[in-house]
Amino acid sequence: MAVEVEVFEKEQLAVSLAKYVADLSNKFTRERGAFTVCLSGGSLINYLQKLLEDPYIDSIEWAKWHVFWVDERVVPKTHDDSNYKLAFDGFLSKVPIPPGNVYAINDALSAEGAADDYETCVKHLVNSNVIASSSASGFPKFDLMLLGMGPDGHVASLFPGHPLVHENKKMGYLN
Ligand SMILES: O=C(O)[C@H](O)[C@@H](O)[C@H](O)[C@H](O)COP(=O)(O)O
Repeated sequence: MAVEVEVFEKEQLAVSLAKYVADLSNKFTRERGAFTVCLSGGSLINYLQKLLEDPYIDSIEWAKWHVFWVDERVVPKTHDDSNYKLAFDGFLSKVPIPPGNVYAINDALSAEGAADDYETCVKHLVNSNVIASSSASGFPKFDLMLLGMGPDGHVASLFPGHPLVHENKKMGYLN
């Protein structure tokens, strides 16, 4: 599989990312009637700010967006460590995505309970075709996953060398 890598300066990254996300949003809302996006934490939300400006803010079909998290900390949604709070304060509260299309973890559950609950939610959305899935594995195929990488090479909460890197059955897990 050919992989394309582009390198940007910070400001240019925000501009290019906004166009890339808007183009994908148009494509998937037209083709599937939904656009499924996974967010991470870290600096990502800052880089999404251009989507809140012209020409994107009024042209994107926000009502068709469905938002998920690749990783989340088991803290209340109001906690400063919450990736949901980070995204809500900096982005989601400023765009008209229906609240029912924003799939935060259930912070009333234990860590295990929240991971299982998230997996059940994702499976339900795969079964109802909101999330596309791989015909080979049945696994969800999100339209866009926006990931950051930490200095140690971790992506989401998957750390290099950790056994969870090899997990290939569960969709929601604890770390
Ligand atoms: O919850 C988190 O901390 C993130 O999901 C994490 O995986 C992040 O994306 C990377 O650490 C990169 O962070 P920066 O974008 O801040 O470099």
